[in-house]
Amino acid sequence: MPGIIAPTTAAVLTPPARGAIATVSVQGPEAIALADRFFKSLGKVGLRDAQIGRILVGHWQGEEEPVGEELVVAKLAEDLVEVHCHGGVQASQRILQHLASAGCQIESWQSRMTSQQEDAIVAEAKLELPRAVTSQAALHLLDQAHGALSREIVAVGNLLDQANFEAAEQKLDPLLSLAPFGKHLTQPWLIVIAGPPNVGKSSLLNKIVGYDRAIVLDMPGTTRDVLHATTALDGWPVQFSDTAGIRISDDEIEQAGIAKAKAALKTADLVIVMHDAADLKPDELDQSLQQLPSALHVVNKIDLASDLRMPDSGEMLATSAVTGQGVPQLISSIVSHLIPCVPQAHQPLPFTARQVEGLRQLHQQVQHRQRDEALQTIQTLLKA
Ligand SMILES: Nc1nc2c(ncn2[C@@H]2O[C@H](COP(=O)(O)OP(=O)(O)OP(=O)(O)O)[C@@H](O)[C@H]2O)c(=O)[nH]1
Ligand SMILES: [Mg+2]
Repeated sequence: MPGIIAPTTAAVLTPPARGAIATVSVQGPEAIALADRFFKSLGKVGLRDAQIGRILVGHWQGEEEPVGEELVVAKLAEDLVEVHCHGGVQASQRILQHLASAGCQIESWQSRMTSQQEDAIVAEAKLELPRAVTSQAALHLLDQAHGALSREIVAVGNLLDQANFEAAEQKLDPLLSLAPFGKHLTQPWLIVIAGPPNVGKSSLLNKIVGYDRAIVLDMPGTTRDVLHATTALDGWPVQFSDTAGIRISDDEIEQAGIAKAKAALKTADLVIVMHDAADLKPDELDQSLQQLPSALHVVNKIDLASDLRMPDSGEMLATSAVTGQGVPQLISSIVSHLIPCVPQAHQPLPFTARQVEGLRQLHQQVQHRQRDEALQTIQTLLKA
């Protein structure tokens, strides 16, 4: 029976956008031969004779083309070549066309990433890594790309082999408790700023993000639509939504804005409710604290209130969106509300809905002492 020969494939590894350099990876038994058809080295050594690890400068020239593009080729293995051409879409597409015309299969970077992995979780981490928007988030994903979660799940499997269900459960509990955190390695936490008109919601947003994202006016009802601004707090990705001041209004546009503000509250990971220090009504404050106990309550404009008396009940912060007083404390409070316990470096954690679903199922099976089913779930979780 003839052996199965792996095809030679090419994939663009860089994003299809403006950039200085684009990288085309050619992999498979014919990688060197295929690249060598189009690459003319400027030095004495060609691609076929170059040692592994050599980087060669030369021209990439299609068979019918009089002039080729000057570029760099790296011979990374006997079956792996990287072509570093000019950035943007056209230069890399031209190289792919040449390779395809010579019989090379073209694949996406995602399929290249996943086809190389033995383990589905490691593959998922590599796919999610480019979507990490802060370096803190990227570091945690990198840990999972290096196998932190996969190893932990394998360890659960080993415990199940020994019928040690209690220890397996103890390993699964912290993993599941980190599921809400893991989701935010690629999606920002959503924070909604709400409160009555004119209390300084837009001013606070501008102060936190550091530029004039929202219009600020001394006129109640200024913000109508929900405005978003993305930033990082302590290295964690967050998206703030500034909303229309909530009040009874006859204005149709304002009413629509208020309806949007109320809808935004439902999707928030954290709500900041603002109050005006210069117009503080103890009854309204108490009511607000009771109605939204999990929200962060902020009394703003403290620069205008000389004898401010804060209520005894509930957590309350004091800020001035004009002078910046209290804003660093507010930021610390936001971070500790969103991430009460920051995972340590190299800590295993799930970061996709598929993983969380699989871990929940596994947890139940372990609780019900269903060893065979649990081992099957582990296989599915890790299967590439
Ligand atoms: N002195 C002082 N003025 C503030 C402070 N925060 C906001 N203001 C002023 O209060 C007015 C209203 O501020 P905005 O940020 O537009 O208030 P808002 O809550 O977004 O108002 P709406 O969009 O109408 O709901 C503006 O004149 C701001 O300059 C503060 O901390 N101190
Ligand atoms: Mg506003």
